Amino acid sequence: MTTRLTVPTDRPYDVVIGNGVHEQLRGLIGFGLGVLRVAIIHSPTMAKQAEILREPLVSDALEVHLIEVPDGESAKNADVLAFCWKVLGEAGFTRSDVIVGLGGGATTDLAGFVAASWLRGVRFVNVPTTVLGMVDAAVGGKTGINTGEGKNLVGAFHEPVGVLCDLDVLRSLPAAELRSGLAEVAKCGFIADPTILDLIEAAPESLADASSPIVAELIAKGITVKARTVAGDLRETGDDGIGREALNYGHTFGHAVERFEHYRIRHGEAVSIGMVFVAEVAHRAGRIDQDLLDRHRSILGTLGLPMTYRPGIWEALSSTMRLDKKTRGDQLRFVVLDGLARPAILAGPDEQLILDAYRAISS
Ligand SMILES: NC(=O)c1ccc[n+]([C@@H]2O[C@H](COP(=O)([O-])OP(=O)(O)OC[C@H]3O[C@@H](n4cnc5c(N)ncnc54)[C@H](O)[C@@H]3O)[C@@H](O)[C@H]2O)c1
Ligand SMILES: O=C(O)C(=O)C[C@@H](O)[C@H](O)[C@H](O)COP(=O)(O)O
Ligand SMILES: [Zn+2]
Repeated sequence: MTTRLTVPTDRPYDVVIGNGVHEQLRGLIGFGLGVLRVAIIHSPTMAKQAEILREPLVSDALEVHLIEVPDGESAKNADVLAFCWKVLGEAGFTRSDVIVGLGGGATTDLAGFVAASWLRGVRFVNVPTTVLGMVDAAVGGKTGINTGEGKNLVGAFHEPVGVLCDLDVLRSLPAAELRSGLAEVAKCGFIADPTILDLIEAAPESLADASSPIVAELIAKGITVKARTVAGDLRETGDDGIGREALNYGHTFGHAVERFEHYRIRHGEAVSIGMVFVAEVAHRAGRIDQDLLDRHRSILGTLGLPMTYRPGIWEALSSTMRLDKKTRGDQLRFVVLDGLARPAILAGPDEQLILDAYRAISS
């Protein structure tokens, strides 16, 4: 079965989910728009898949460039970005040509930023190959790279013209990557759609198999939350309530953990720790009750995700968190819950309170 969800922005685009849907890439390339060249930016793990995508495009007389970039987070830096620009320049890539991002969230974040920055913006299609990429990174138009000072500090909002989530590719996904992706799905459950949490609790044993129907259902539910949330606040202005910042639940602390670990921890794992931290913050601030705090630990524990972090490094984490994009002036801002599916901003939290929350998750 193929599911098609539309991201209802000014320029609506579809997220297609199903088996074998990569065959729909031709339809998204935009032959009527004068495309001559396609660049497929992919991780080494996706080299074979890149060849599969390339074949029909070459048959359509398109010039296809395969740009292989380093695996995972090591692709999200200025050197790799400059390498991609060089390939595009040498290939004579114009504004009517198209970029395809093929891989996990790190690859699609980089590919999207290449597309956003080349000639000030060319069209791009995302073909995510991890659960995390499908439910989150490939949708919504946040693109970017890391710098030495922190995660995703340079980037642009630039939306894809389409997203193809081919569930077949998940067969090769390692178990730890599946769990990491499910952390972002659980996040969608806490901030917006509690039926996600009910599903996780009802069938924990099916969650170890990336090709199970329950995982496919969770992916579709996660994408639905993401699409709805970004459509209401595409540029994260927060003009109309919390908006898109809700999707940053668990990320302020999580990104600081990723940086401290030199990106040797998976994004979803760090976000899992970050969600428990911020649930502790919300509980201590009187915003959520003990049951909801406990539910964070039970859901994330069911998924096999980490929920504690190393003690004694609060200063380092705290100074990294100050560069979080939600910070205003010198005031930290956290996404917290005021109850299940009721995300809110906690601005300028009490220093002792957040330190206590850190101590509660440290071991
Ligand atoms: N732009 C956004 O809105 C957004 C949202 C969430 C996360 N992100 C970013 O996404 C990144 C995390 O994405 P991720 O979890 O996909 O990690 P990732 O891109 O690092 O991929 C994880 C690993 O899985 C491998 N892999 C990918 N697909 C595979 C497959 N089908 N079979 C076997 N191996 C496969 C990759 O080669 C890599 O080693 C982070 O950089 C995070 O900041 C961005
Ligand atoms: O799409 C969003 O908005 C998100 O915040 C989704 C997050 O899961 C994602 O990790 C995002 O890249 C974090 O955004 P950042 O602005 O804090 O870098
Ligand atoms: Zn995330």
